[in-house]
Amino acid sequence: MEARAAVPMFLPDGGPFMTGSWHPSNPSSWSSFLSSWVNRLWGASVLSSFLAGSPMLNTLAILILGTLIEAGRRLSSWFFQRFQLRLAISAQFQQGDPAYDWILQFLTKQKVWRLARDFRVASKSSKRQWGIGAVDRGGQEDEYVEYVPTYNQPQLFRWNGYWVEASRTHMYHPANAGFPPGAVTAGSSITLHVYTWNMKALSDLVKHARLQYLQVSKPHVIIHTSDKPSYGPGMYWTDVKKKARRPLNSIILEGNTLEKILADAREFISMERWYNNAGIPHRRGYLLYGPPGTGKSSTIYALAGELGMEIYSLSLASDFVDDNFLQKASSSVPKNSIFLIEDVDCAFPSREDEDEKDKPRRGRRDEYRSFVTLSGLLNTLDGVGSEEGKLFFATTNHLDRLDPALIRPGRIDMKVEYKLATKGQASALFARFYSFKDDILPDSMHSVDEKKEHLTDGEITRLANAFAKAIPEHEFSTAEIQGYLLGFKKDPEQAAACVGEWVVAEQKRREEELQAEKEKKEKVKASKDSGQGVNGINGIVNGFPGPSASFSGRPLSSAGVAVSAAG
Ligand SMILES: Nc1ncnc2c1ncn2[C@@H]1O[C@H](COP(=O)(O)OP(=O)(O)OP(=O)(O)O)[C@@H](O)[C@H]1O
Repeated sequence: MEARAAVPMFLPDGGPFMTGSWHPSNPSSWSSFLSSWVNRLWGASVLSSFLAGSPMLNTLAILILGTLIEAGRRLSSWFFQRFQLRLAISAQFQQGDPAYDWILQFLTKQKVWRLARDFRVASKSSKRQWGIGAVDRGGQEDEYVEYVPTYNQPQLFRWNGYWVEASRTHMYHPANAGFPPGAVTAGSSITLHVYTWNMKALSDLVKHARLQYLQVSKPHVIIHTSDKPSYGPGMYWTDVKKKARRPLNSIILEGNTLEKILADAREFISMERWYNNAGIPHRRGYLLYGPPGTGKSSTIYALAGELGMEIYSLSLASDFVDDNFLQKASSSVPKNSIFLIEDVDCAFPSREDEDEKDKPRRGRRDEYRSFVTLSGLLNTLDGVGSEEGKLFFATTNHLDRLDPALIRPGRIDMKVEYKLATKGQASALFARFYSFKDDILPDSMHSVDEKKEHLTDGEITRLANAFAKAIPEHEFSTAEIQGYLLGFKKDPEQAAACVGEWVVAEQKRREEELQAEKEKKEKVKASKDSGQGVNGINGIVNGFPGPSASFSGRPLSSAGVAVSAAG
């Protein structure tokens, strides 16, 4: 059936519409329509009769109609914008700012995604996403993927009695600006229009979003890192991960070290006004130093969870981090957060680098392990960005490599030494390791052979003491001991029985390693003296056997892998 156009009411009199012969697909209908309007508007009957029936008129008619439609569209959009400006409060949230995450998560909680038609599918990982899990036929959420709405289309929803419109836009930077490959040059922003005159509605919404965000992220510690050079506004922290919050009592340190750091941080946070009145920058620096695997990073993650702070962690060894980047990234760390620099000694040349000073170099990376200079680091620590209630943490395995200027009070206010495990730590680690109940272990570990009756607390203490007796004081890191225990997850008795053998095997492996290292150095020295290249020597050195990989049939390598995974 053919559709006939309705007769517009605004026609002054008869004309082609009224005749019943008019049809939109008929070009002569349009020319008659136009000429009748020209007639009525300007009384130009001569022009009208000249144009009538002319092919030019058809083109002109379409042109004028198109222009009218476009003008109408622009006019209505102009009116809509005025209406929005008058009747709505607008707010923009830029990626890189914490408020952006609050709003993104708020939109997810509001189920605004129900209206979205555009999703980014991401596999679930420790990376933070504010998406929804796909639901399978049984009504269960898929554990592996998450659908993150892109909000590219404006979405209208109701919140607290207000109409709110949310849209997300991408901010691109000029592609030809000569940015290095992989550089972050774009970010997103979310714009909210709250249809009200009441400004309080917006602040209530933001406050609500923030509280909701804190609630949702409570069981986690959020860690922001920087893994790419960034040229977008506020886009220094390009990667976000969430880690399960670690209970403080899972960190086993000597004495009450952890409690001391926590009490100090709490006091600092509560004394903002005092700092301001005294004219002292409200910042506090902590340096945790000691051998690898003794719990420095774990301490910081546990503290962050306890204090409800997010961590902004930067590695000075990254090749895009220079003084300028460090300064900007540091000043974009929000208040009430932890700014962490791990392995801070990377900023300075090591002794080996110093020894190599006079040799010709291929490039700047050979000269220093970082592009950050001591003065750049000191400026950052003293600068505006380091104020405002932030905690600064630095870790190092080499205290002796740090310049005294870096660790003077005011920059580093508390230094904490971490040592290799004592017998007390070994025993506490053992007891904690085996105090978990069966029900939190996966079914696969409940096999008939492995299944043991629960040991009583007294028995665990007895085994823990026997275990600790075999561990020499200050010789193994907590991580190494944990790695060993991971080989006996369900077998505390065996763990206690075999530990002596493990200690002997480890000591032997270390001796061999030391010997290999010594021989390598001697060969390098000999080759230097005889003027030979180092390459030939490398071949020989690489031929040395690696660390002995097992003892008593239990692979040490599996323990090693487990250590890194356990963090
Ligand atoms: N004191 C400790 N208490 C409990 N677990 C520990 C302790 N020390 C190390 N671990 C465990 O060992 C692993 C590595 O620890 P962590 O990364 O905190 O050590 P680190 O001192 O920061 O090492 P690095 O100097 O190499 O960064 C983690 O899985 C952690 O659980």
